[in-house]
Amino acid sequence: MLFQVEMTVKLPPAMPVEQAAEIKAREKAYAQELQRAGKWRHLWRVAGSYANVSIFDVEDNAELQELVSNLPLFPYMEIRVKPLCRHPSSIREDDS
Ligand SMILES: O=C(O)CC1=CCC(=O)O1
Repeated sequence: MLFQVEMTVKLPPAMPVEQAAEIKAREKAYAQELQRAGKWRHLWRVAGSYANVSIFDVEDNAELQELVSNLPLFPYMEIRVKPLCRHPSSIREDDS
């Protein structure tokens, strides 16, 4: 199942720089692990924002919840999820 996931990062302004850097490093490692596993298909920066638009390819809602809630930045993000399905006019073979 494909989901569009929008994540907006809202770190507390008072968070020490070193702590923020450590969380971001763990976030990057986890995100890259999920991309290599084929679970996190696309990761795009929203220009001008500390936000991303991502496409996840997971078994079901429960797997999406598990993966997203394990993100190190999860406590500091607003997350919006939209379920996707194939568009009948799509010519891409790999977007089912
Ligand atoms: O910077 C972001 O948009 C949050 C994030 C998601 C994966 C990652 O490495 O950073």
